[in-house]
Amino acid sequence: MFSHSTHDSVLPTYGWDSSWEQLALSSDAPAGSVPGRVARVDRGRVDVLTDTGRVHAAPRSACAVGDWVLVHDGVVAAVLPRRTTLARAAASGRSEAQVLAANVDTVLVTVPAGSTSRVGRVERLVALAWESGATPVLVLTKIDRCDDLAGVLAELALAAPGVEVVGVSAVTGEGVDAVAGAAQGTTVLVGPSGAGKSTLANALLGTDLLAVGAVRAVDDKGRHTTVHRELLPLPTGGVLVDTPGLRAVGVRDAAEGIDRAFADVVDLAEHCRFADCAHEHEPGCAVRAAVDADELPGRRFEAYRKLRREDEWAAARTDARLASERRARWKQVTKDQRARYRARGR
Ligand SMILES: Nc1nc2c(ncn2[C@@H]2O[C@H](COP(=O)(O)OP(=O)(O)OP(=O)(O)O)[C@@H](O)[C@H]2O)c(=O)[nH]1
Ligand SMILES: [Zn+2]
Repeated sequence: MFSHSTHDSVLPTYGWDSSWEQLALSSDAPAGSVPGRVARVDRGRVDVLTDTGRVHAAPRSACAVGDWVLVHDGVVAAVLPRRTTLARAAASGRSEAQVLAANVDTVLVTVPAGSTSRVGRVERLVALAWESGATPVLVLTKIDRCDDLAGVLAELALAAPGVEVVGVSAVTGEGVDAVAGAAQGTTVLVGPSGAGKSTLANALLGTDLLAVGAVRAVDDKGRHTTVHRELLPLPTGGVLVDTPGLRAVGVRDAAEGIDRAFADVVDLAEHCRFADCAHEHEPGCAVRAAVDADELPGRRFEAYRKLRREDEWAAARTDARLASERRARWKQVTKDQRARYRARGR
C-alpha cells in the first residue's frame, strides 16, 4: 500500500484526482511508495514528478510520459492503468506500436493557415487521437495570415466531422483563450514542423519556457539544475505535454480511430448492397454513389482508403458487433455532416 498526504500536494496540478488515488490504493506497491507522474523516459530511467520534487526511478515495465506511477526505493513499483494511450507505428520492420504518451485527454492538431491543402495529415492525426481515447481539437494557427478565415475553418470542419475547430494567432492573441478552453486535462500539441506549436504552447503557458527548451529548477537535494520540462501545468488548469516524439506520427492498429475520423464514409458504407463491399466496382455501392452525387468529396474517400490500407483491416473486422455499436453513436454526427456537404455543393 502506498502513502500519500493529499494535504498541500502539488500532484493535482499535474492531473492527480480521486480516481488515481483509488487506483493507487488498490495497487500492490509496497508500503512507503510515493505517487508521481512520468515526465521523461530515457533508456533504463524515468523522471517522475512527485510531491518531493523530481526523482529518478528505474522502470520494471514499460513506462511512457504521462503515466502515473508509484515509486519505491528508486524503482517504479507500479504503473497505474492508463486511461488513454497515444501510440504511433513503430519504425519500419518492427511490429509493436510505440507509446508516445499516456493519459492524454486532449490532442490539439495544429494546421498552419495557408497549408490546409494538406488535409490528409489532419485526417491522420485526428484518427490517431480518437484511437488513443483522447479528444481531438483542430487548431488553425497563424490566422493573422489568413484572408478567408471562415472558408478555411469550414474546410477543416469537413475534414473532421464532430471535431471542434478553433482559429488562433499567437501574433494578435486572437483565439488563445478559445484554445486554452479546449485544452481540457492533459493536452498534447501535434502537427507539422513550423505550424506554430511551440509558439502556441508559450502563449498557453504565458511564458517563454519552451522557446528556451529548458528551465532552471531545484532538484531534490536543493541544488539548482537545468532540466528539460516535458510536463507543464497550464495556468488555466490542465497539463501540457511536450515531447519531441509526438511531432511526427504514423498510423497503425488504428482502425477504430480511422473509422471515427471518417464516420461519414463508414456510415455510407453500411448502405452498400454487399457487407464486404470494397467500394470499387460493386453494384449497389452507396459510397461511390455518394461521391457521384457530390455528397462525399472524392478526395476524402481516397484519403480514407489510403489510411485503411496502411492500417490492419483485420483487427476491426474481428469485432463487427462493437463496430456497429460505435457507428450507431456517430450517426447523428454523420447526418449533420452530409447536410453540410449538400449545403456546400449548392
Ligand atoms: N504570423 C504568424 N507566425 C507565427 C504564428 N505562430 C508561430 N509563428 C511563426 O512560425 C514559425 C514556426 O513556429 P514554431 O512555434 O517554432 O513552430 P513549431 O510547430 O513549434 O515547429 P517545430 O518545432 O519545427 O515542430 C516561427 O517563425 C513563428 O514565429 C502566428 O500566429 N502568426
Ligand atoms: Zn460500397
